[in-house]
Amino acid sequence: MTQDQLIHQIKTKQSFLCIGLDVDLNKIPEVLLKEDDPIFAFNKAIIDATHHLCVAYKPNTAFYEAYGLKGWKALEKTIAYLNEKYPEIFTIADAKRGDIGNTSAMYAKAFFEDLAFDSVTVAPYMGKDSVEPFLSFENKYTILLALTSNVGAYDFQTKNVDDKALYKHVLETSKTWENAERLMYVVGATKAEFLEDIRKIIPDSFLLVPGVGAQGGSLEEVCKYGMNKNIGLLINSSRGIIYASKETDFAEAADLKAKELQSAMAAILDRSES
Ligand SMILES: O=c1ccn([C@@H]2O[C@H](COP(=O)(O)O)[C@@H](O)[C@H]2O)c(=O)[nH]1
Repeated sequence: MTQDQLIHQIKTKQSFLCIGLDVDLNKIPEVLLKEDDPIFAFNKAIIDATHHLCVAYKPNTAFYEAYGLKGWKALEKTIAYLNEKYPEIFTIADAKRGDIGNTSAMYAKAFFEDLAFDSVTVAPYMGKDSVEPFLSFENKYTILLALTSNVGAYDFQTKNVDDKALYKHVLETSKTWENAERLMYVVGATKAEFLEDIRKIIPDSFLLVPGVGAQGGSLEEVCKYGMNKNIGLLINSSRGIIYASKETDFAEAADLKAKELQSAMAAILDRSES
């Protein structure tokens, strides 16, 4: 997918919502546990109920890896279903990979070629040669962890190295890499006060912003400081949407929660245009 296609979708749907598919078998309706593949059955119902309100889905691979082969098969079926039925939707494998070059090349192949995701999250800690293999794929995006939503982000990411916060080094250095136009960045919604500074360094890049809803981040604050001329934001909510109900009405409840966020986004877009 190209960024222009993503931007077109955002404008058409008046939404920059990304729904996180973090499936925990202890949290899904009991009736689904009788299905051959409960994880896929849950995802399919959530996707069919919410696809008109969001522009991206983000399965976090941890929730699939935790169930071994069955989990990975459910992930394969989920991405295949999205690519076949809703090809306009941007897909993110939240896998937080990154290793020495030849290993990263295999991760890139797994997520971009085998599974055919549009993007994958990558940790920047091992530097340029660990990220480059991901960047070599045309029309695929590498979403680099810049400033994460968790409290542990203050352990390293905001600490100064040569008088500059480490996360700023990540932004400044990565934007000089070959194919940097294929980079997007993770910035937690809980770190909205950093967004003004972040936008000074990467004014045009898309940001994947997790942390609204369950983690307490504010949609309004993120948009105030993080939005750019192309909107430039993908705001993720996982638990707040997919676990809105544990009863048989779970998909309708997810649709309602997604609608709340999409309506708030449409109002923000409307305000920003006038
Ligand atoms: O900084 C980060 C990076 C990734 N995540 C992931 O996003 C979702 C958030 O889920 P919620 O249920 O909406 O809190 C989850 O997959 C995280 O692993 C993040 O939260 N923060």
